[in-house]
Formats: sequence, structure tokens, C-alpha cells
Amino acid sequence: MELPKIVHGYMLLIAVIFLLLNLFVFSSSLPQGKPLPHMTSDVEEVSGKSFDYIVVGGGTAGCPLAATLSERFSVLLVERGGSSFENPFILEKKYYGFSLLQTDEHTSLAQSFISKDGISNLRGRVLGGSSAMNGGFYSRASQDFVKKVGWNNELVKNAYEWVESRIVFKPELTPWQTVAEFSFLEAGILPYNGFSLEHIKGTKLGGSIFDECGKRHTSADLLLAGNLNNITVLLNATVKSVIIHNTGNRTEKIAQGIRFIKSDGSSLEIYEAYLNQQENSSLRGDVILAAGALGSPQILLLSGIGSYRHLKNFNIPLVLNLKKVGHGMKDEPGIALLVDSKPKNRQPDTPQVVGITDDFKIIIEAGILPISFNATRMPIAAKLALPASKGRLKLNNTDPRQNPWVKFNYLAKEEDCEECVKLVELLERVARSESIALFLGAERKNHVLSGEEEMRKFCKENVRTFYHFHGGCIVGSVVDDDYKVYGVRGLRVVDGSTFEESPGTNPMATLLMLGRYQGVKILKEREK
Ligand SMILES: Cc1cc2nc3c(=O)[nH]c(=O)nc-3n(C[C@H](O)[C@H](O)[C@H](O)COP(=O)(O)OP(=O)(O)OC[C@H]3O[C@@H](n4cnc5c(N)ncnc54)[C@H](O)[C@@H]3O)c2cc1C
Repeated sequence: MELPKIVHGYMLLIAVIFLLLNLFVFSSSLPQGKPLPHMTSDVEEVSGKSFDYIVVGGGTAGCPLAATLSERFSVLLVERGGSSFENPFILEKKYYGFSLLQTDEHTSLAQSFISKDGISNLRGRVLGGSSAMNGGFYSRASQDFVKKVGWNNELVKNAYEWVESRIVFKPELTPWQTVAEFSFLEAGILPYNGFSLEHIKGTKLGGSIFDECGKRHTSADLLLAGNLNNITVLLNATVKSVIIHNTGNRTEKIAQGIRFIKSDGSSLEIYEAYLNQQENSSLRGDVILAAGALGSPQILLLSGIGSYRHLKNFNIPLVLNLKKVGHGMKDEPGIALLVDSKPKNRQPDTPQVVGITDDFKIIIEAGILPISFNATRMPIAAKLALPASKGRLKLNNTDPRQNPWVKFNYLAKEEDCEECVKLVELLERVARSESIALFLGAERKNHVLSGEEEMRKFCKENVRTFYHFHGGCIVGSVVDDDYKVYGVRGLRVVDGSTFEESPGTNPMATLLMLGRYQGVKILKEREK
């Protein structure tokens, strides 16, 4: 009876040593061995201070934006989560997916939410935002998208290259990704494009934010490209609202700063930080929301910017009756087929290869995902790009740490259901391919869905998120072409909430680019 106890104690000791070693390795090899910006979780240290720019949300778009602005201005970056620089569960590819399994209400790296459609979903809550926990697949937006949204081609190219030279890598295909690549080609997703960062039809190998050693580079690494003397990162603080005043002109509003609380809820105290005041108001900086597709519309609503009727329900004084805040929420519906017959303990694998159909409506990839700390499954998953169905975001309550109410209306439109049937047909072809049969042999699961009705039913019953949700502060309805909130000076939104449709193969590349792009545009504006 004593032996198992000893063995158990011994294994525990090994596990602790292993974790400490990992922590040591990571803390002594911070990005490129460079110094980090000043980071603090002490709200008192920042309270009452003024900065040229305040960026709310240290996520995918927020970090490159803050780094760029810091080249010439003082920047406060406020992130509700902690640091990502020393966490092996974020940085090591072999732990991919583990952080998605362990969620809690206020402190986990991933914050889970269930949309009113009844579908589970996740959002990042750490410096680096969702880039610190996502699949790391990197692919640019198409030229058509860039043209449609009216961005400057040259600036876009420069901004992508700025990001790519720092945190994007050409992946070495794992055995499972090689099999996925063959299975997509076998299923007719042609041509074969090899390695490409462009959004092109066919099968391709994309970029990755995991380097050749399997180390993740999040958007937070981009902070190191800024002027570190100009950046203050406030961690574990949640922004509650933007401080907005009337100007001399009664109808004109101006953002003056932010109100924030401690993320752990250990006190109810509300703190404030301000924008530096300049005599000439055209030389003033901005509060820039980069809190993601759920966070930014939520903060606008909590600040009194939104539909009067909705804000009245929460006794929030109206600042601006901007009815479209929270509208146009979209999530690209996903369907996954498990190709293995039962759970096994494999090393997690992130997608490195995608298949993009002729009309760019279906995008397919494969991974190995943990379902617990010692079991994985092998899904082939596809998303329906550019869905017609859309939904809405509203407040649930006035606590900024809680998720807002959101409904995406997955597959509500008939055209999305029709596309979903095509998507399932394609998934079935891939799942039944010789390549997968050869690789998995007896471990393979047999798929037998047939007939349109059965596939429609399957779609409705199995639809899930692909985590590419966006909308809520869309350009043209909440922010203008310069990403400035209509009707409030000194307030912008720069993140996934501004997209009407998800760019390219998937959104991370374009959000990283957008942070840099908007930062450069602001710096140019201030030169005038
Ligand atoms: C599991 C998963 C896998 C994915 N895989 C891929 C992939 O492989 N490739 C790809 O291109 N895309 C992928 N995506 C999508 C992509 O990561 C996101 O679309 C993108 O990162 C969103 O960027 P963002 O800047 O809009 O928001 P985020 O990166 O989420 O940043 C928002 C930040 O704001 C902070 N914040 C929110 N509210 C507040 C507040 N009130 N106060 C202070 N801070 C606040 C958050 O903590 C967060 O850090 C994936 C997403 C998930 C969740």
C-alpha cells in the first residue's frame, strides 16, 4: 500500500520541478532578450495621472497600436488580465488549448461566454488578448477587402510587413498537418499554393505566430518595438467607462479619460486616468478602445453611448444616442467532424494548412485539441465565411468584468443553411479521404451523413463557433473612416468590433496590422 503513495509523491515532485524549469526557461528568455515596458498592477500608481493616449485593451490590435503611438507620445495601455510574457501555457505550443479548458469568472486567461444562441465561446483576458490563446494561424486580408474598406494599400502593406518581421514565421509542417494538406487536395480544394500569406483559393500553408521552436509570439511582443520609456502598461485593471464632458458647444462631447476598477473585484473603488490637456485641441490625444468585439461596444454602452431606450433599463445617463452600438454582431458558423474514433494522449497541434473553396465561402482546417489534461481529439473543422446572419450585443448588467448579452443568430438565414450543407459535404469528403485513412488506420471514425435534410439537421444541431466573431462598433455606423466615434471628440475604436465582415482567411493578421496602421495614421495626422 505504501508504494503507490511514494510513487505519487515522486511524480508530483517531478511535475513541480518541470513547471519551475519551464518558468525559469521562459522568464530568462523574454522576447528577444529585450527589456519589457513598465508594467504594473498597482492601480494607485496610475490613478490621477495623465497621458497623451490611453489605449483600452492590450490585445491583438491594442498592443501594436500602443507601441506605434509610443514612438512620439506617452501611452497608457490598460489590460484587464495579467502578463503573458512568462506563462508556459501561453507560450509553448505543446500546451496549446490547455488555457481554453480552464476558465473561471474573473481571472482565467480565457473568459468563457455562452451566446444567447446557446453556443459556448471564448475571449482572451491577458496581455496579448486572443493572440495569446488562439491557433496562431496568420493570413492577410484580400486586396478586395482592403479596397472595400478604403484603406491605403501602401500603408497596409507596410503595416503587415512591420508585424510579420517581428512575430510571424513559416511553419514546418507536422505529420498531421501534412496529412490534412493531402486530404484537402484529395477532396478537390485546388490549386495547391504552397506557402502563402495571401487569402487565395485552394490549399495553402499559412504563416504562424509559433516559431520553429514551438514558442508563441503574441501581440504583446510588439510592445517591444515601441519606445519603452513612453509606455505604461496597467495590468489586472478593468475599464468601466470613458469620462466624457460637454464642450462649450452644447451638442459636442469630448473624451477626457477613463474610469477603471481592479479586475479581481477586491475593492469597489473607481479610479481615473486622464488625457493630457493641450491648449490647442487639435493637438490632443485620444482614448482608444481596443477591447475586442465584446469589450468595446460594452464600454461604449457603459459610458452612456448607445440607444437611449436600452441605457434607460440600466439607469445609465445618456451621453449620446448612438443607436447602432452593439449592432451587426457576427460569428462565422463552424462545424467540426472528429476523425479519430476515441480520445488519445497526442501532442496538441495547431492549424498550419487551410483549404479555401472557389467562392471563398468555406475555409477548412485540422488540429489536435486537448479535451482534458491527458486526452486529445482530432477534429477537421470548417467555417462558413461571410455569413448573412447577424445578431446583437446588449448589456446584461453594469459590471464591466461580466460578459455582455450577445446573440449571433447562427444559420438564421436560409442562404447560410444552404452553404452549411455544402460545407458538411466537403468535410465528409475530407474525413473519408485515403490520406486520413492511411494515417489513422483502425483509429479512424466512419462518417455516414447523407441527404440534404440530414445535413441541414446536422448543421443546426452541431453548429459551433470558429472564434472569429466581430461587429458592434462597425465603421460607418459607430465609427467613421478614421475609426473615431461619431459625435465624441478624442474617442476611437480600433479592434474586431469595427469589422462588418471578417477579413481574409481569418482575422488575427489584419487586426495586428490594423493596430499598426491606425497608429501610423494618427502619427501622420499629428505631424500636420
Ligand atoms: C480559441 C481561439 C482561436 C482562434 N484562432 C485563430 C487563428 O488561428 N487565427 C486567427 O487569425 N484568428 C484566430 N482567432 C481569432 C482572433 O484571435 C481574434 O479575432 C482576434 O485576436 C481579436 O482581436 P481584438 O484585438 O479584436 O481583441 P482581443 O485580442 O480579444 O483583445 C481585446 C483585449 O481587451 C481586453 N479587455 C476587454 N475588455 C476590457 C476592459 N473593460 N478593460 C480592460 N481591458 C479589456 C481583453 O482582456 C483583451 O486582452 C481565434 C480566437 C480564439 C478565441
